[in-house]
Amino acid sequence: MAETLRSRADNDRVRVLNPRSAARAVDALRRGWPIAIDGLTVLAVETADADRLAAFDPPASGGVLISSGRAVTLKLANQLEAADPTAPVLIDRAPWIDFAAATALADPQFDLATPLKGPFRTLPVPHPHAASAALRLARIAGLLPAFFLGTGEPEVAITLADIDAHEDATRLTLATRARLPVEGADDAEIVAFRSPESADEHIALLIGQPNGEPPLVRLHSECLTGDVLGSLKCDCGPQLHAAIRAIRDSGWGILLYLRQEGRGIGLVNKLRAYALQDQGFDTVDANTRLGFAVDARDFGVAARMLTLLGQDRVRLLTNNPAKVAGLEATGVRVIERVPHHLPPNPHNARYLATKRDRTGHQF
Ligand SMILES: Nc1nc2c(ncn2[C@@H]2O[C@H](COP(=O)(O)OP(=O)(O)OP(=O)(O)O)[C@@H](O)[C@H]2O)c(=O)[nH]1
Ligand SMILES: [Zn+2]
Repeated sequence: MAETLRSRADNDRVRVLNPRSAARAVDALRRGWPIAIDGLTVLAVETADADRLAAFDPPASGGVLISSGRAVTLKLANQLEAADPTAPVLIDRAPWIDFAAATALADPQFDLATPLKGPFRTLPVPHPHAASAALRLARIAGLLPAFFLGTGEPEVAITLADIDAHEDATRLTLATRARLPVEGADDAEIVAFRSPESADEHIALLIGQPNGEPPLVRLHSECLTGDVLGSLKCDCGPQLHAAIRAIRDSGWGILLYLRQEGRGIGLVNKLRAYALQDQGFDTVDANTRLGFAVDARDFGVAARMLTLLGQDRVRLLTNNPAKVAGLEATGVRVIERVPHHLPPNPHNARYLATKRDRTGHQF
């Protein structure tokens, strides 16, 4: 008996400390199951339904957690408080806030179609660190950053440290490499990287032959719409192909294809941002109105890949000073920034102007 109890306790400890549990928590959130983060039990609004909510928070008094970027639109936080749009804001779950009302609260896409009723009342956030961690995990899971708080049995219990481990670039290793002739560089080699935490495999394309000079490097963040479908809304597709040619013409270099769709908010949330852009908001405001940072990417992963490839000094092909700073902060010297500007089209002209005017891109 004592033995059984001890092994159960051991199992629980393993479960809590196991870094894989951040991936299990992501899975649970996407399936609409409750999770606990540092003792705060939450259910994602996006994947809940009325029955799950009733089982999770029977007295309907647990509150709804959203991010301050969203709260500003709802006039529940001021611009100053939303300097960090991902900071947590807790809304009192008044009796009329049922599942449908909470969905409208969480998702700004429906603001025009279904104006919110209110009034809403904010409450002090009981565990701010756990609440921030929950919002961060929603971004990692590609879900809207909004949760019910409640008392239902959590499927997985994790800690902030588990989420840190999930995003820890030092856990990335080189998995395999092969020759890959591509349009514009028929002598290229592809190198794949993976971490134990995530199914997203980053890749590097090595172009040309090392010549003793620092490589010309491009950090390309995944953009399914631009890279694969030829979207004209952004400049990703043309930038991808022009980068391969520029690297080839420079003698040698590396293109990193980073699985950071939508500047790190995931495909579905990027498409939600596009829906807000259809309503007139620019790329910056669309992200913050959804409750995300303008740019949620961590370029530490790119630095780690370059380090694994033996490169600690690079020339960087970018218009974005944040990429230069991101690499420098994690130990890769950027000896030169090489502009990577392509002609606008009628569909992306405003997007490019917003990058120039609001996110510090240098054109
Ligand atoms: N959230 C969001 N992501 C977008 C939008 N448009 C493009 N993206 C994403 O932005 C990323 C592309 O950015 P990059 O090509 O790295 O460009 P950048 O940061 O502007 O920097 P440089 O091109 O290097 O100057 C991809 O992950 C796209 O999916 C948008 O309107 N909203
Ligand atoms: Zn794009």
